[in-house]
Amino acid sequence: VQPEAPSPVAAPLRELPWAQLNFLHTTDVHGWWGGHLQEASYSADWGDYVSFARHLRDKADADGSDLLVVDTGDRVEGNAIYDSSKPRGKFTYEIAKEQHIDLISSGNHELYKAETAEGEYLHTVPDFKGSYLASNLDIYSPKTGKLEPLAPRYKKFTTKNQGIRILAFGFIFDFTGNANNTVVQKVEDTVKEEWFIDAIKDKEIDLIVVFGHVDIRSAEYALLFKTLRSVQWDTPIQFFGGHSHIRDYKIFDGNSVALESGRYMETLGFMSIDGLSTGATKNHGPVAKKAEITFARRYIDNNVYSMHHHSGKDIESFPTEHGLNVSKAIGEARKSLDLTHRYGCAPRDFWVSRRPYPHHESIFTLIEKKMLPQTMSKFNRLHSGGGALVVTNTGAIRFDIFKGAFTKDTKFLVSPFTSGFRYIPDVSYKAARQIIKLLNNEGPIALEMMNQNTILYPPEVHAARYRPHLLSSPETAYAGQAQWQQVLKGDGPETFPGYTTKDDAGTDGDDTIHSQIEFYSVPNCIQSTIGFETEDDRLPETVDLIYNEFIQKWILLALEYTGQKYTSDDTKSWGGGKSFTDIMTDWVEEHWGTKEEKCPT
Ligand SMILES: O=c1ccn([C@@H]2O[C@H](COP(=O)(O)O)[C@@H](O)[C@H]2O)c(=O)[nH]1
Repeated sequence: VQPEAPSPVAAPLRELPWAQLNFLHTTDVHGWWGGHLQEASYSADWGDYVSFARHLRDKADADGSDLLVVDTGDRVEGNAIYDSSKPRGKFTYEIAKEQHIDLISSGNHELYKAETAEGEYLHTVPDFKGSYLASNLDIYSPKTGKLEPLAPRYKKFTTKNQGIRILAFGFIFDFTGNANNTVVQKVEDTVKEEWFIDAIKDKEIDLIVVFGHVDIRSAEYALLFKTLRSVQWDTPIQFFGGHSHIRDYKIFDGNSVALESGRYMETLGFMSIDGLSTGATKNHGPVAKKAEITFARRYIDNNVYSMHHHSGKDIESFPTEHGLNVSKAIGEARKSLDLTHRYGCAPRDFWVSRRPYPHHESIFTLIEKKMLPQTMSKFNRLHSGGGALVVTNTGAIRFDIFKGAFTKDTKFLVSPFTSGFRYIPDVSYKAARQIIKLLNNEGPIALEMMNQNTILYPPEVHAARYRPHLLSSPETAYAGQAQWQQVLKGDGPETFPGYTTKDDAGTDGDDTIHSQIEFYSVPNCIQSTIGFETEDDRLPETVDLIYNEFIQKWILLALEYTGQKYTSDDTKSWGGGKSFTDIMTDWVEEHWGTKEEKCPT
């Protein structure tokens, strides 16, 4: 753990369902190598995870079972360790590679920018040679300029102790927002490729593992399941997914399941399978598949209280020398980036989705009503004389603000992306005011976003489209507390708020028994009005339409639906390329800045 991490709180725990083959799974780490330094439940760091995996591997070796470690992408963007270093990612590759990962793939965040994809090619792929798979992802090699698979398409391997013969594929969803140095092949086209058709004919296998940066309830995984089943009618198939930032488990059929393990190093997914056939090993001949295959899952809260318990270690015996060195390297990286530098003190918590929107404790209400108007009314040239509308997407805001110190760390956790603002001057107000509605309604733009597999709101909100139980309704706010989980009462430790996952296997997946936290939906975009009152009779004829450049194509499309044809040539950079990250930080210094040594509690 990092020295400033809060100590985990004792809580009632469920055991790991250890079996013949076991997996540890991370996804959507987004650079949170240092763990959560304001939340005790997720306060373990990548070094602790290195120690934990070592102990579980030793346990597997001792009892003759196997353990495989999987990561399904989006390791970058979302944390100051990645986003504030120059070059971005300076420390990330060195930290990530310290974990022994058996199966690893790319997410969409590895591909948004050309240089990030090159980082994969030059660092992560060679660092995880033999483990990195790219079944539907190519890159124009920075060395030769030629298009080539980012990594091998698939691999077949045999587990160390049991001799389980595994055929593995590593996918990414049908992502369309990648920079032009990579090519993501749609899954529906990949399954028609000769190499894929040949690979899945192999009968000398005991298990197929499909892992990737893909929502486990997506069309892509449904198609892969159907295609595999049409050739391998009863071979067990284990899917690992990601991208939607949630804990989830899907049962495809009696021999096939899928696990998704959350986000931001909050969750270590544990998966186990019993009853698999095996090839011969030095200890035994081939073993036949049992009549019934048993699958089990557990979502481990990423803290050392859970890790000590599940590894059978204590504070003294848990940290390995390797793990300690990794934690030290993370600490040194954090120090060199000066991440504890304080810009101000947040007077209370502001939530991405733990409060309805609008709400005085919603981060979006804070941005819409205060941060953007108070900053932009000062800077904006207000070209049209009548004011401006500013539109930004909610998905650009990645994390909550907690009461207390707002540091360099906080700045990048909340707003890691580099996009600046652009504007179109003199847009008819009648048209401009339609934009927010068009972007947020279930109309033609939502349909087009769906076709392009694009979202503008947080991935957790998107996940709820297929899992409505994830979100509470603002009308019944706080009424549904703990509706799924039996809260334990008795002599043991008390429960406290945290994940209470409901998945295809029920409500007993989380290792830590929590009371429920409510989450609410938020729209695609929010809008601030600058320089005039919408309730006023004297509304402007024209306004400057300012927007986050990341959503430019959707702004132009929405304008087209209002009958106003603009192209990117009509747009201009606003504020000399100042990003929302900068705007927010300046606002925090001005409004929450204090000379006090400590933030008030
Ligand atoms: O530069 C960017 C990149 C992404 N976004 C938004 O992030 C989410 C998607 O996040 P995942 O972690 O890939 O699920 C989505 O809302 C994007 O629109 C962004 O705003 N800016």
